[in-house]
Amino acid sequence: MHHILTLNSGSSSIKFALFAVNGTPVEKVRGQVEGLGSMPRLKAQTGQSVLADEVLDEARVNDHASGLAAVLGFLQAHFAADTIAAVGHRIVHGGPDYTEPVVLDDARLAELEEFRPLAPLHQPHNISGVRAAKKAFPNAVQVGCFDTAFHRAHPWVNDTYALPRELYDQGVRRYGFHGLSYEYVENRLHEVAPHHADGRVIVTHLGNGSSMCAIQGGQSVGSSMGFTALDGLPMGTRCGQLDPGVVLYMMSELGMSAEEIEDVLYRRSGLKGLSGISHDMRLLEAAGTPEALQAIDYFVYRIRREIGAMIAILSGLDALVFCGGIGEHAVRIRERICQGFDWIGIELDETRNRHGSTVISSDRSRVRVFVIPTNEEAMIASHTARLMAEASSPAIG
Ligand SMILES: Nc1ncnc2c1ncn2[C@@H]1O[C@H](COP(=O)(O)OP(=O)(O)O)[C@@H](O)[C@H]1O
Ligand SMILES: CC(=O)OP(=O)(O)O
Ligand SMILES: [Mg+2]
Repeated sequence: MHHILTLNSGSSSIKFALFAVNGTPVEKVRGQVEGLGSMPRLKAQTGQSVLADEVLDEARVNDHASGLAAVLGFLQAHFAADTIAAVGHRIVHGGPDYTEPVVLDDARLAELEEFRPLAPLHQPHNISGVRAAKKAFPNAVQVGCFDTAFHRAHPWVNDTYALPRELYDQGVRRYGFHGLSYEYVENRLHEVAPHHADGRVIVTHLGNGSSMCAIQGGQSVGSSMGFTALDGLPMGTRCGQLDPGVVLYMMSELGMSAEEIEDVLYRRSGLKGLSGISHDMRLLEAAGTPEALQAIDYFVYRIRREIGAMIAILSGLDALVFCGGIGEHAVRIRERICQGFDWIGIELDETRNRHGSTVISSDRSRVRVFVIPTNEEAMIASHTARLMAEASSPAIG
């Protein structure tokens, strides 16, 4: 039996999963290293049974590289390396040209490495994940699946900034991210509510990184993230939409270096910056301090603002979908986001919302509201399996 391993280095965790492939990939094991930088923990499960749940030594596992080594060590101890035929990687930035998954060779890796400055919380870890997986599983094919690919066919007005043309030509464009998550959720929506999936859909991915996507006919037509994964909604530690004048002011008046500004915008802003407590929504909801409440107020406010903008892009709305750690679990946040949208036809059902049912709107609600747990790993495995099948089938014609 062949397996596909998937690796997904997010900003706050490394998620992995192992799929058996015999046609459609079937998930066998999933796990993650979380708490990188504070209490690192490795968890793995197969179905409902726990395979591993261990607190890792903070002195040994303190960054993405050592977190990844812990993941690979766990996998090598439990699964024979030669059964892993392919490793599918989430690569956050694919720039303008990577519009679909590809087999990663050295030339492509070098090209993708150039996008490091455009995704400093992700791209370096994605690339070193590929290098580490190559070493651990030298006979496996390495496949890259891009967060940006889902948005590449979006309309030009969503692709550009109003900057001089030459900057667009040099690649300064709006790319949009979380594409693997949007693709998965859109596919699931087709299964649970095909009629709505064909209509005007907004998907809100609210995790440690948060973004939104307007989808029509299965195609991304608007997204909140831009050139980098900083733009749009406020996030765990990222600022979201910002007047570029603030960056100029930091440079010229506050004398901050590019590194210092990067640190503020990517690591010290968002929920963490506003609350002064944490990037973690659970801790903010529990803390209830005035600053934590304001951080949550700002988060909800910006999401509601973006929903308004996307309704305008779509000329209406048929389905609103929540996903990501916050979108899937934070009952009160979902309720607050939906409040006051009765004019567009959104009415939540309190009981359904509290239970996190798939449909959380009332039967009267004109817009259907869904909670669909995202699964970037399943999307990566499916792309990887397809690429492997294409590679092994004889060319036609
Ligand atoms: N029950 C919950 N209530 C509120 N927030 C939650 C809950 N469970 C998880 N979260 C939040 O989800 C976020 C992490 O989302 P996730 O999608 O797992 O992150 P990542 O972007 O690293 O993949 C954190 O802010 C966490 O607090
Ligand atoms: C693109 C992005 O923000 O990803 P994540 O949510 O995994 O940090
Ligand atoms: Mg994520």
